[in-house]
Amino acid sequence: MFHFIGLLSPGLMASTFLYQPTARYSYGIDVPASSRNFGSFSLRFLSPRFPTNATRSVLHPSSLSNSHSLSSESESSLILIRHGESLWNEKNLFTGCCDVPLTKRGVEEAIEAGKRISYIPVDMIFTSALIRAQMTAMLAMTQHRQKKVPIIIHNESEQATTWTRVYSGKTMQQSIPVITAWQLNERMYGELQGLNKEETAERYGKEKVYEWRRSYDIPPPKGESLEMCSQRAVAYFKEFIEPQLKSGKHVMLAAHGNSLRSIIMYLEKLTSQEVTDLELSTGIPLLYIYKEGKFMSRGSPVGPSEADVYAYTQNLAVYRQQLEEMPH
Ligand SMILES: O=C(O)[C@@H](CO)OP(=O)(O)O
Repeated sequence: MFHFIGLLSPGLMASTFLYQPTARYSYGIDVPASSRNFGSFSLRFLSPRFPTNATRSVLHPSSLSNSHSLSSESESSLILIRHGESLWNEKNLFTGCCDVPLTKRGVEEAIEAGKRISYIPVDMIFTSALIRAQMTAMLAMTQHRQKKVPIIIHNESEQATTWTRVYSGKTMQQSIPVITAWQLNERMYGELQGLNKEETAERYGKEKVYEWRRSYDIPPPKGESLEMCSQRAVAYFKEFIEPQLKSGKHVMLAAHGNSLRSIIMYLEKLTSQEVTDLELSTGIPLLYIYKEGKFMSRGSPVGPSEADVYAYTQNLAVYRQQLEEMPH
């Protein structure tokens, strides 16, 4: 048995597993026991061997999302989605790290977002530890043409890992690992959490509240500034998400207004002044292509149809065509 560190593509593994009734299947993402504070994990496959191009050439439709079914030119896609409307967005309350679910409208936004990305490959999903981001990712994936099942990886303890192990290679092939991380959470809003935004502006003054909400380095009382949020979110992105993109995996990241603003600041090399003006709507997926160490923005929904939304690369167009040719 070999361990492949840093690889996560169950679709590629599965065909070699199918004839091994005793094999165990695991995404094997090792997280240190103190997972609340984990610094690193490795993506460990319990895989006898990594399939070759020849193995992959007979493509089952369900294996299409793995990046290796695309042309040899290496590029990977990164989809960023801010969660759909939450119950506290609706009530106009500062939410931060409070864990509230989506509204009905938020659910619809997530489904709509899913339609917009239904032809873009997804090999792995990262979300924050908060339910609104996780709901958004899961609901969006119900629309994906590839029809793989997103499965949350539980590595919070050895028992959690063991008890959530999958024993079928075929099932692994038809699933997408979902990795949750507190580092991708919304900025912690401190003593503003649960307060109404309008009432807070009336009480402390609009300018003060704007400063708390949109300045780069001024934290709200006992909360995180965007800079502080950025330190953990961007560090996580660099350490755990970027290596996946580098290795050719297509990633979807469902998170929050401010954790995503800080990641976009990094991707697009925005200044602290420029990020001040960056606003993200709920449920809007943004597409980036990672190629030769650079991130290129390929658009976000402005029109009603998915075709108006993104500037497809040649590889994405091929992938889309493959999905269209799949039997329904
Ligand atoms: O309340 C929050 O957690 C955030 C996002 O909804 O608010 P803001 O718009 O101030 O960043």
